Amino acid sequence: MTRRIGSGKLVIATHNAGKLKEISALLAPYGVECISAGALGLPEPEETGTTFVENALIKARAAAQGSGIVSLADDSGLSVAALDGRPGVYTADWAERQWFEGEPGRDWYMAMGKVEGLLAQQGPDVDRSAAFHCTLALAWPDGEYAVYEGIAPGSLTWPPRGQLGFGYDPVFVPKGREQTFAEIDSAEKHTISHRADAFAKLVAEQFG
Ligand SMILES: O=c1nc[nH]c2c1ncn2[C@H]1C[C@H](O)[C@@H](COP(=O)(O)OP(=O)(O)OP(=O)(O)O)O1
Ligand SMILES: [Mg+2]
Repeated sequence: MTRRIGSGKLVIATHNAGKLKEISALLAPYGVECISAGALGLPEPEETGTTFVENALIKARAAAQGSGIVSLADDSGLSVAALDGRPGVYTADWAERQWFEGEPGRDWYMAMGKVEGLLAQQGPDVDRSAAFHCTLALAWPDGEYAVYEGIAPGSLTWPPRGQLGFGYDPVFVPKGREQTFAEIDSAEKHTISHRADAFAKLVAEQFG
């Protein structure tokens, strides 16, 4: 029997504003009091894992230990079939502006262009299928944890389209749709996304 969050406080162990907004919306019906890692001044741990599960656990455990409160982390990314699953766990890293001095920043347009450039090298008939993955990790301060995984299959389009969402949303067309995630409103994204898929499993076990 997995331990349950209950209706108390839950730290959302992310420093990504787009994710925080989506996670808060997905948890809104369940009466948990969400506090962000940023609001608590928790540092961003280094994501040294080589899998989504490892990185999600690193982030959830760091927040649980830093706050003393049960914490939820999301490690996610885009896996492109023709690129052998890249960028995968390095999806955020591909957007880092390494030549920038000082504050690190992310350039999503550059990152989407990098993916597209690698696909284009394989010619016009390249397989454009891709999938977003999301791993949610819950960690309690005493070391107990639970993991839930979700996936959203789809394909990549170019040029980017749409203003909604975050990250690589403007180039990702979920399976069975014509719009990109950045053209689909958030309520609908929450019925088909990788994050929604993982949350359905979390909700079934934690609040079912
Ligand atoms: O629904 C999504 N729509 C578009 N892009 C997405 C999505 N979900 C993940 N992604 C991309 C961007 C994100 O930056 C990266 C995950 O990297 P990841 O390390 O898990 O997140 P992050 O560094 O942005 O925030 P944090 O680690 O503080 O939770 O994959
Ligand atoms: Mg990260």
